Amino acid sequence: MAAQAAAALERLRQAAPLVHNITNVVVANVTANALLAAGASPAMVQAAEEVADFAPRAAALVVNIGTLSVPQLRAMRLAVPAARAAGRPWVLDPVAAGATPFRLAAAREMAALRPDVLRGNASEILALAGEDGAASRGVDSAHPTAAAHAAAARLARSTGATVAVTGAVDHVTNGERAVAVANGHPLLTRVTGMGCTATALIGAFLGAGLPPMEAATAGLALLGVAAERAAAEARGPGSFQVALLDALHGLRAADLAGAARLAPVPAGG
Ligand SMILES: Nc1ncnc2c1ncn2[C@@H]1O[C@H](COP(=O)(O)OP(=O)(O)O)[C@@H](O)[C@H]1O
Ligand SMILES: Cc1ncsc1CCOP(=O)(O)O
Ligand SMILES: [Mg+2]
Repeated sequence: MAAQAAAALERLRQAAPLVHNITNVVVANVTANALLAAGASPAMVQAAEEVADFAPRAAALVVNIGTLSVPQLRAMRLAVPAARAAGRPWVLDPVAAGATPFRLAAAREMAALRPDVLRGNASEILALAGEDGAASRGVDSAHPTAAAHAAAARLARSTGATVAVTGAVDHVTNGERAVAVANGHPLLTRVTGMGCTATALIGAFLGAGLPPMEAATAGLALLGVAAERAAAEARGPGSFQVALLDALHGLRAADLAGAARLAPVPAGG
């Protein structure tokens, strides 16, 4: 499985896919830089007047509701069908889905538009799956990933998406099979936008032509292994953020093959 992730990284670097992002104002710069460092080409394009024209020109679309507004939701409603009509894959990040009724309704509406991959933390996946008491306080998870395994499998089956639940150990499932990604570092939780970065990297692998399970697994392995390398030389969150870009840039396919900790696990649910 690690060899598969390494081959995916080679493919990403060869393809250098153009990734269309409709994302939140907190992380736009962070995720654009991560995409560039990994070998993709980011474009943040979110005006309702142009997204339907732009989406087919990109290799993949990333939709992120982190700082959702009515105009941005309008743009998402135009971009997703345009990407799909052109055969472009897309990935959804339901940031803080359970925090307010507006977000939850928007996240559910987007999830029903059949994303290829849906990536969230455990609280977000639980909220989307309609689990009681799952509403989180904000963008950070209040649950361990294992608490959302069954919900992820159900969500995968009901939406047709590959669902990735991230946390200390990531869990990627299409409802029938599942893979655990045991890479990463706690410093990833001390810098904003790292979940959004995971989602954007998955978008890059989708844009490089990888199927959803492989794209999600490779994206999470790449971020996790790069984070381990960055943490080894960081003094705290600030230097970690800079070192992470360097690691995403410098990581070779062979490095990923040697360091990715991927294993099949029960799909659950
Ligand atoms: N405790 C942890 N140890 C190692 N890696 C982690 C930990 N928590 C999260 N990560 C990693 O951080 C990245 C972002 O995931 P997460 O924090 O769940 O997203 P979000 O920022 O959306 O809540 C993922 O690559 C995940 O594997
Ligand atoms: C802090 C914050 N507030 C709204 S969106 C956002 C960024 C969330 O990014 P991530 O989920 O990747 O930590
Ligand atoms: Mg998030």
